[in-house]
Amino acid sequence: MLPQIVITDFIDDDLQVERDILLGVADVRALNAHSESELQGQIEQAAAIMMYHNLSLSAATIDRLQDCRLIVRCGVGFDNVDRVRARQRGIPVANVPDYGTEEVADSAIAMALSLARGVHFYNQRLRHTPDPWEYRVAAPIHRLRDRVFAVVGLGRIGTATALRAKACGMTVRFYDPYKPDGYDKALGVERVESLQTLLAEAQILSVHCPLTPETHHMINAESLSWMPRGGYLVNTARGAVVELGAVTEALRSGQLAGAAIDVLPDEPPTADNVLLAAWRDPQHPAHERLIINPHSAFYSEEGLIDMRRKGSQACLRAITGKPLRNIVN
Ligand SMILES: NC(=O)C1=CN([C@@H]2O[C@H](COP(=O)(O)OP(=O)(O)OC[C@H]3O[C@@H](n4cnc5c(N)ncnc54)[C@H](O)[C@@H]3O)[C@@H](O)[C@H]2O)C=CC1
Ligand SMILES: O=C(O)C(=O)CO
Repeated sequence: MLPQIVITDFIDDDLQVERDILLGVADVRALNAHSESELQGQIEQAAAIMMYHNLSLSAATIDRLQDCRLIVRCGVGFDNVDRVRARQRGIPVANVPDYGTEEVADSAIAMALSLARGVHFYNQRLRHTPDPWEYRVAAPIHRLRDRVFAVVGLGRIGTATALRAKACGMTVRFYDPYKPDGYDKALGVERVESLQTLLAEAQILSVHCPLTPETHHMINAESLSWMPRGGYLVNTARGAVVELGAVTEALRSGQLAGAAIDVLPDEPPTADNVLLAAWRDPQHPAHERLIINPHSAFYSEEGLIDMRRKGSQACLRAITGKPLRNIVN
């Protein structure tokens, strides 16, 4: 019997990419589950698991695995896997860190430019206001050159976004306590030593750190108050890095002139999501100043194929006893 590779979520089309790599060596099963409870009875015999961002693998689910040699998070962020439990159970967890860096950076800069140039705002006004042919209706628009573009987390995506912001003539500063010295010099960006210093001059803030206990709600009412009034927030990292109530309030008060949010703390969001409520309500000041995307910053057809191919290759290495890569636990 061939070892089983179970794909828990996300892939709902043909399994061509996976089968091309695993044909003859593994029995590939796609569950396309929408909740963790649907995995019960389906994953126990898996020799390797491929998972995306739509589900979490909690300790209870990991405890069901009887002979699993690898869990691959097909994607960068591995905050939805209980890595500690996996380590206790002796199951390595790997991610796929390099399938969509450019896509996320392109999305972040597209969102930043859409906010800062009023593209989204004007489009909304034109659609909904009877006599909207007026360019000075948004928050004042400023020349991008020499604006301060602030990056939290200068990793792969933060770096790619910083380079794009520099190409627009912006001054890029970053806060990343784990980045070794010297990197900033090579990139031509300025390091600052605290989040508060970064935000004190940030006209556009772009978040690119992972979700960890340290970064959970790092962008909150207090940290938003450190920014100059009328700034913009872009979050393509993880929803829970940002406190949504604080963003909604900052948009209402004008502390933020706009926000673009690709990721929410609960995905898909529940009906009572405070930011979605503001975004839907034409009377709310945030209505025209808010861009919300459905966790799509990573998406391109090419990136998806890379992600699936690299995830499948990681499983192949696990079941054929080759050295594993990109282990995160
Ligand atoms: N919206 C989307 O579709 C996607 C979102 N992501 C998110 O983007 C995040 C970043 O991805 P990469 O750049 O590839 O990861 P990376 O690991 O290359 O970079 C993350 C950077 O954040 C820094 N960091 C860690 N803790 C920090 C803290 N407390 N304060 C400031 N910086 C901190 C790290 O030192 C590192 O340089 C992922 O963790 C993931 O959550 C990634 C891919 C797609
Ligand atoms: O790669 C990631 O971390 C994503 O958010 C997309 O799955």
